[in-house]
Amino acid sequence: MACKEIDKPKIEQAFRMILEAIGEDPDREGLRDTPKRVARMYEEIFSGLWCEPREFLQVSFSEFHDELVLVKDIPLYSMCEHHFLPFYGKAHVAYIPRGGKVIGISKLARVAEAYAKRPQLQERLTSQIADCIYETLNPHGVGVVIEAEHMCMTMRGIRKPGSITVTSALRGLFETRHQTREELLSLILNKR
Ligand SMILES: Nc1nc2c(ncn2[C@@H]2O[C@H](COP(=O)(O)OP(=O)(O)OP(=O)(O)O)[C@@H](O)[C@H]2O)c(=O)[nH]1
Ligand SMILES: [Zn+2]
Repeated sequence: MACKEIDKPKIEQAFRMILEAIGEDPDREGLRDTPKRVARMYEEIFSGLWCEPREFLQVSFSEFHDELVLVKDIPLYSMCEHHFLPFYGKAHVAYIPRGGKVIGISKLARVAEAYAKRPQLQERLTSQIADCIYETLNPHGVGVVIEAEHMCMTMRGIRKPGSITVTSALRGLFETRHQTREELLSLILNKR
């Protein structure tokens, strides 16, 4: 997929200034290459800004299956846009195909990852994944649940390690049909 480049020299310059501002010596041996490393890391963890997740859903297979498909426990890492600290956990992504077409299951995880690799809010991440799948595939329904721990709530601030934030975004039958929503939630909660 074509991704534009992020401005790594600018990140290097800015990170050097941050090191100076916290009272560090950016030229000491251990830090000399750190601005470059940070720039490469940001390129990786914010690569979703330069991608169009809808492109992952362009290829489908002919298969009649108008029942729930759930990919659960997808590991997820994102960055809180307020503090630029990670939040991480699991995403559960479900849809109900329509019209005899199914999508490759890895593509559901790819969509989740593309939106996660941006400065995010957990609520927005959850609904962006749901809307992308709902609008692109036109399925009977989409359900996305994310459980995550926010480092801005664990290593700083209120400091509550272990607290998990759960968000959901339900579209179509998952939103309107009680039984379908219950089926999704029981499959997510079923720990095998
Ligand atoms: N709704 C939502 N809030 C988030 C998310 N990530 C971080 N936050 C919250 O964003 C808020 C930012 O609040 P501010 O008062 O502006 O910042 P702060 O003084 O650093 O807040 P504290 O974390 O309470 O110390 C905090 O309450 C965070 O917990 C998220 O994904 N969704
Ligand atoms: Zn935060």
